[in-house]
Amino acid sequence: MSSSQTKRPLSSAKTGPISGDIRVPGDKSISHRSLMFGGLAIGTTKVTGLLEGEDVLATADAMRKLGATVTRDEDGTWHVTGVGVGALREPDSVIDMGNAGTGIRLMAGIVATHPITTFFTGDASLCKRPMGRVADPLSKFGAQFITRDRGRPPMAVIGTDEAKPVTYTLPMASAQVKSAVMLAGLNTTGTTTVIEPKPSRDHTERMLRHFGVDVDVKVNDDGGRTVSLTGPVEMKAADIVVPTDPSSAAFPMVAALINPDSHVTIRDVCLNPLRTGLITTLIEMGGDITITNEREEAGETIGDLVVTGKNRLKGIVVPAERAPSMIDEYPVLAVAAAYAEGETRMCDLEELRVKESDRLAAVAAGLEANGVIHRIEGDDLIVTGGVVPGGGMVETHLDHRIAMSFLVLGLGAEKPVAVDDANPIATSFPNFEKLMGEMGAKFALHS
Ligand SMILES: O=C(O)C1=C[C@@H](OP(=O)(O)O)[C@@H](O)[C@H](O)C1
Ligand SMILES: C=C(OP(=O)(O)O)C(=O)O
Repeated sequence: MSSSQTKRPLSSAKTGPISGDIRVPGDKSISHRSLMFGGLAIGTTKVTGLLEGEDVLATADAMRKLGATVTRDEDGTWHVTGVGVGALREPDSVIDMGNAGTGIRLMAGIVATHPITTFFTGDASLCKRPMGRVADPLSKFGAQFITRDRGRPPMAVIGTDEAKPVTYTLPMASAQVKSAVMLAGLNTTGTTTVIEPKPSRDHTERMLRHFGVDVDVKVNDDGGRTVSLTGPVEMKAADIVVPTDPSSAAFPMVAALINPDSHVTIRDVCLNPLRTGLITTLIEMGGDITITNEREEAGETIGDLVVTGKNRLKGIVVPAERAPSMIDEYPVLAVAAAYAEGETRMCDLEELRVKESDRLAAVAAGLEANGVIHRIEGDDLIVTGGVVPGGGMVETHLDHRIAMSFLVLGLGAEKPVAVDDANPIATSFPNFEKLMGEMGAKFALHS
């Protein structure tokens, strides 16, 4: 996202049933990693189904600046020719990671154990996000970090060529921090270990194996995991077919569930068990969701989702331990809860405060503006469902998920719902308006 871009207000209005057979864009987590790992491997990696959103394009540029060759064919196939672990070159200009937390934090891990200095910056949202969570463990390898404003980007990473292996227990459930440490371990002599008390998405572990790295994963007695690898490693190019993104599928899924008589099929969705918390939750709420055509590709489970609006949703308690498997889906779950019968309690959402916006505050403000009864108790969000009055304007704070969630809220509301800026949607779901519009969603530019 360019922070200087003019805002684009957009509104959505009650649509009635939506229907379609669609593919949402490629998974963002897998797309970032395919470019990063392709750039570290020996040989050329072919990537199909890459998410061509701004976050991932920023990673493509970053890998080019570090020496990888990254190209795109006219048919949308990407090719990444890597330089090999340990052989990244020092970039000759600042790397702008835009809006992408995953991009900057994983890249920090990669460059931390190369003997180069890298300068990162980002948009106004990224420059408010905490980098201490990666700088702390990466400093233990011997890298040095200089950040502005108490650990926020811009950030300089002075990498080390004498990295010492690290054993690190994550203080929060975060796949980004886990991944940053594992990626620093790739060019470190010895065994790097991450202990995660609550399992978070494991695309790094799965994809590293796909590139020939021996990654050891143990399930601990408390349900957490211990992940380790021994470096320095050599990675071999390996083609990637990117499944579609469950975090993007969440929007048409909820739109179908809140509009009776809707019928939507969403194809080739990544169904990694550490990403399916929202599907589990919506089914518990009574949502009619069927998984078909389940299969394995490049180390990931993929399937099609068939969603209808035939059942009215019911409020439930969403347990804290489910949060890592649906961390980006809470804003749109709050929208589903606004239409459900009774109260939905979403527990322990502290991590939402450090996303592209403070999502707990942004969701509460959006619900407030549209007459939805809700309250925050500690880090829990409680929403009481019913008829949604709508009619409010929602501030998106450069946060794509806030923009898309509240546009979905408007699809069933009594009065249109407006968001002050639809531009951030391009970071993760560039064809959101077109795809949803083709299924019957009503969007209009808002003056
Ligand atoms: O590793 C990843 O690809 C991601 C991890 C999550 O962040 P945290 O690690 O901060 O939970 C998630 O919110 C983000 O969208 C993608
Ligand atoms: C939190 C998100 O992404 P990131 O941390 O990569 O900016 C997201 O996409 O919801």
